[in-house]
Amino acid sequence: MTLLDVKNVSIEYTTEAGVLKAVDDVSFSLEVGESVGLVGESGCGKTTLAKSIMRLLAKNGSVSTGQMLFKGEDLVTKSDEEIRQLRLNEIAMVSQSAMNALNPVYTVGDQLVEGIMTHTKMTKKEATDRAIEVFRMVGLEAKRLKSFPHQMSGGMKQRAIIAMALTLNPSLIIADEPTTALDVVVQDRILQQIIQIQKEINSSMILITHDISVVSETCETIIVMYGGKVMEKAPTRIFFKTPAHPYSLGLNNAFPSIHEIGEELISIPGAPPNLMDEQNGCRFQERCPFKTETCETKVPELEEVAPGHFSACHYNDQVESFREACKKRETWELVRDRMIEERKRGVS
Ligand SMILES: Nc1ncnc2c1ncn2[C@@H]1O[C@H](COP(=O)(O)OP(=O)(O)OP(=O)(O)O)[C@@H](O)[C@H]1O
Repeated sequence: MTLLDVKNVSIEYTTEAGVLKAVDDVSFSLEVGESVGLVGESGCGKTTLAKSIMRLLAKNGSVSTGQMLFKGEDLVTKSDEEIRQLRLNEIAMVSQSAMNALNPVYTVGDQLVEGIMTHTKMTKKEATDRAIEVFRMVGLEAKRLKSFPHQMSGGMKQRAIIAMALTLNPSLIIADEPTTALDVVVQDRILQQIIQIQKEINSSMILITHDISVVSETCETIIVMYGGKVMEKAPTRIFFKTPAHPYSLGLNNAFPSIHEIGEELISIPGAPPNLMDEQNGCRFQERCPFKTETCETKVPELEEVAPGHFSACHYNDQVESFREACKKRETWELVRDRMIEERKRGVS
């Protein structure tokens, strides 16, 4: 059963310098209980997309086209009050910035119990029992409920935030880089806990990260975004065996855990496009080793390259040779040389 159906959504920010199209015609759906990893470099629109689902975009941002059907109803046209209710009962967001939401003058337990009582008809005793239960779920001892935020480590605070987000068994968890500021061991443990809880309460999850190796261990589906567009979408297991889009092939080189130990990392030269500029053709063309004239003028559509596996490249039929070429450092060095050449030509 489909929980969330995002259809042709575009999101814009109005700035003094003009309109920035942060998300451009993005579609994907999420089944009940499914977890999707949204990946891509910084600035590709992941957070914007996630915040728009919760209607938490900055004041200058808005959904310009498209629908976001949650349980069949369009979030884009719902009233503020309806969205507030959904945020309380159905959709939970866990993000790094949420850590700052803990009030320093109350114990974490008081904040958690208060939150549960506000959103349910539970008595104080029932709410306290539930708080103890969710604390256990995230690996915190009950006595930690008596701590003030400053008495907890970063990892503990993050667990407390996750506990708060999960108390009401949300149908959808949006986790935006939930563990980035924590050390790697703690990150891994907390992520595993989020996944375990998500499975226990059969929530769906959107996990946002710039690190694709995190998705390999946690999500059933992966969506790769670049410059505000979806470049590739696939079942995670298939993606990591046979990635298709040249951008994904580049990302794969840049993340260590899916590589043989000892293999050197190769990064993609250059940076994502400035979304203030008018975008023509493929967004990835500037950094793509296989760019042709077609890529400069024609926007590639997402094409199904295998069952359930989509890639937005004009040359999906050449993916096998692309895969081989992308493993080689020279391939990317040539891109760097080409970019330098193009820049020189642009200046002269
Ligand atoms: N309030 C805003 N006003 C103008 N532009 C914005 C605003 N918020 C984000 N942007 C721009 O929108 C684009 C997408 O940003 P977004 O934060 O969604 O990307 P992201 O992939 O989540 O990156 P990160 O991982 O760094 O959060 C970027 O070009 C960013 O500079």
